[in-house]
Amino acid sequence: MHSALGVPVLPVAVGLASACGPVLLAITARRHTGPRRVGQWLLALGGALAAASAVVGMAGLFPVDHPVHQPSPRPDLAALVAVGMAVGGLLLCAGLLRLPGAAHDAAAALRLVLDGLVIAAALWFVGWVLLAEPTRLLGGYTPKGCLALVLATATAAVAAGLTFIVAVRSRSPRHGLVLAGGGVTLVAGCGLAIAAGVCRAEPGLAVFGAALLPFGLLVVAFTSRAPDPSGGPDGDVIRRGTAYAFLPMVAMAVSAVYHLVVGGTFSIFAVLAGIVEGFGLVARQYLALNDVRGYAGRLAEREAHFRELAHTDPLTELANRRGLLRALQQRHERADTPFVLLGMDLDGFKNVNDMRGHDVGDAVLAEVGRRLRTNLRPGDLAARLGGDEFAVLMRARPAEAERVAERLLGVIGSPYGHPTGEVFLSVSIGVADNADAADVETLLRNADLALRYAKQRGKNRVERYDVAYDRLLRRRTTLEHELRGAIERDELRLAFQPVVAIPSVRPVGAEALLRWHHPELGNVRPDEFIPLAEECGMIAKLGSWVLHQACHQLSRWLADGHDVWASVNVSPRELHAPEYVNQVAEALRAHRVPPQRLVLEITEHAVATDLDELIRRLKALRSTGVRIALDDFGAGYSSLGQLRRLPIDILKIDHSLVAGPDPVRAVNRRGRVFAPMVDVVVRLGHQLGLQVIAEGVTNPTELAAVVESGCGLGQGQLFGWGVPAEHLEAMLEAATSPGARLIPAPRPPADDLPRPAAGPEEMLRTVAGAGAEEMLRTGAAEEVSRPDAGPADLPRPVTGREGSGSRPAGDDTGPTAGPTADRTAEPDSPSVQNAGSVDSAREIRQA
Ligand SMILES: Nc1nc2c(ncn2[C@@H]2O[C@H](COP(=O)(O)OP(=O)(O)OP(=O)(O)O)[C@@H](O)[C@H]2O)c(=O)[nH]1
Repeated sequence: MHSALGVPVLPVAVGLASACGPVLLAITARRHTGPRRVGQWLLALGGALAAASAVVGMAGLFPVDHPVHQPSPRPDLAALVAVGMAVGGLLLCAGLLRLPGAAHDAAAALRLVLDGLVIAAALWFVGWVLLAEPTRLLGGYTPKGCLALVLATATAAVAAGLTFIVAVRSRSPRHGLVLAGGGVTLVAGCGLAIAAGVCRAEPGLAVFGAALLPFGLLVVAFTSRAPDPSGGPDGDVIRRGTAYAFLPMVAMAVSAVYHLVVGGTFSIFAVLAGIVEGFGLVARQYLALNDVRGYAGRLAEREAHFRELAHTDPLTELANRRGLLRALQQRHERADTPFVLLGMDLDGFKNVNDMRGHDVGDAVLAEVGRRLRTNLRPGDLAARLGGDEFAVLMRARPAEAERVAERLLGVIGSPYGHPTGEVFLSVSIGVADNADAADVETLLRNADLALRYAKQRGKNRVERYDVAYDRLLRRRTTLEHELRGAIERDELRLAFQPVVAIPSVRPVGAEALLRWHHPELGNVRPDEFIPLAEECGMIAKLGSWVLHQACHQLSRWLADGHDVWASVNVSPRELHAPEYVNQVAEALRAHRVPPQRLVLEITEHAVATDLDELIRRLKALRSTGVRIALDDFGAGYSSLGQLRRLPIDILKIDHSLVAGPDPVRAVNRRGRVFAPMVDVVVRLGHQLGLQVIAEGVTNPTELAAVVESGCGLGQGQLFGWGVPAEHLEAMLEAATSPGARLIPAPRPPADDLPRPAAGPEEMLRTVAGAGAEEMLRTGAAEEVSRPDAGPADLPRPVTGREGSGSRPAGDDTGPTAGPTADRTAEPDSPSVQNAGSVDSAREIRQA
């Protein structure tokens, strides 16, 4: 096959045609970067080497000096071609593996190579059994004694095995990759044909191979140019199918047995194929095991991560309840060191949510978590149990833990900065010691009990668990249960404590105070059941009942011609309920009570919340015509600035200002007893145009001081305790009866505040009848509450048949008879005089 010029046409044609593929691959390689560029270059080089080997083979088969002759077998040349083809084939295989979508890293490529080798060895072995003695499937074409063929067939088997494994293992879409693999296999097959043609001196076979080679190279060049966009081997060892791995072994085993059965023997190459298969499988197994180990390790890490998440509160990143329980359990099992659990609950956190929104609430909770984390020693554990509940588990003795808890009060209690304004909060803490608890549940319960006790005792404090709390808790649970049906069972009553004009001491108003008499529990102290009602959400129901009863009674007094007003206490919760204004209007309408006859008393506690909101609520209430009194003024919550802004009508001076030791000792320039604080507050109230009531007047000395201050209204033990409505009515009647003689107080000098000139005796002489004057003369003002002094004798407010609420706080062993029964015990402290009102702040303080 030569031209007239002696140029070997066939080799040149083969060379030129085969060069197209590598050239295209080289051009593509130059356009790319990274692994793809390397892959393209490897393909180009492999293709070029294959093409060159083919040219060498064809040139050897058709030499220039023997243009037309029967070529002789050339094993040496065939070996050269086979080696060139083998190297070219390996480069092509390497290029295939570097194409995007084949193997993302060296480890994945190694696994593909091993899998490919296992399949290749099986293919080669099965092929060898079929072609070699004794089967000789190709009959006369069976190659004999040509080493080159062994190498060429091995190259083709490796290319085919690798293509198969890439096709099986890579993810769809994988057409480009599979076609490129097919091209590589075709090139290796062509190399086999050329080497066989050269080795056996069969030009037809060699020409066939040489003619197909350019197509194979072009297939590689074109299909590798646009690789599949999102291919890549499936790295998940669990999801990946592995059934195909059995096929090569089965094929080898079957063909080996068959070979033996038909009387064949195994050449060294067959044994080598078996060794490659064996080592390939073992290596693959080893890597698979490593993969599984890595996978299991990652699973374990993930599991640990999720387990940790399950024990963590996402908002604060502290432990959650589950995390705390786990830590408690661990500490409890070790039981070598003493430990303490602090139960914590933010005070009034609901207000933060309600007034400032949940986002601010969340920010505050997260900050509480941060403060706890940064204020504990290493090894101590802070947890958020849910809502505004936290806990701290610390290795410490109880006394030490109490000190830490006291410190945490300050840490949590300092203001929380927020762009919308600072948030102020406090926290209550219960301390429980593991020595008092047999198990973790008991420890948790003890901490909770101590915490609840801290809440009951006024919040913002630390309480240590005491066994007595169990009893308290049981009682509390009973009370809560019984209180729910108290209205329906008709166990509640109102007592009315008179408010008197000073100095006439004529009853002009009455504060409605709630009393509960339970058939089995007896008289339940208001400071016990009212905070409970607040906590269990019953305060609105009780408040509504009180409002209606008070209006009902007031309407009866007014219908009987008495000039009197009544006041009811309003809890902060009721005040902030949007429907409360309508409830008040409805009660006034239902009982036909003129609005100005009803006074709603709010405590300074309500002022501690959002002032603007409070002002809006109070204005709405006042628009119904009722009057508003600020109770307990001077007890410590409201500032003078707030007082100026509040839309109120009456100021009630807290009993602590009236009844303290200082007021009774002070004497003014005129030699009269006076109370400096009361003096100041009365002046302030009058300047603001308010009526002022002095609360907690217990004796004539205090009355004298109140009179000296110019205060126009008084309330307290001296004028009467809470009594049933009919007793108060008797007082009202006595005060207006013809026998009553009121001594008017002289008007104060124009340049001074209103000040009566009369002393206490003169004041008390305002009550009717000589009996009263006699009592005053003997200085027995306290006698007014003596049980044997009946309301018919005196228009004095207090009689011996006062209602149940007139008993002093702390005494729950009273008579259990009905509302008119004598249950009075003389109180010994002015601080208890108002116990029984729906006035949670005061009740809590008293508790
Ligand atoms: N912002 C926010 N609020 C929450 C979350 N979980 C619960 N809360 C609110 O936290 C408040 C907890 O209120 P309580 O503890 O019952 O009441 P409190 O006002 O703190 O009253 P005391 O505990 O008696 O002082 C409720 O209003 C819940 O709706 C939370 O994840 N984020």
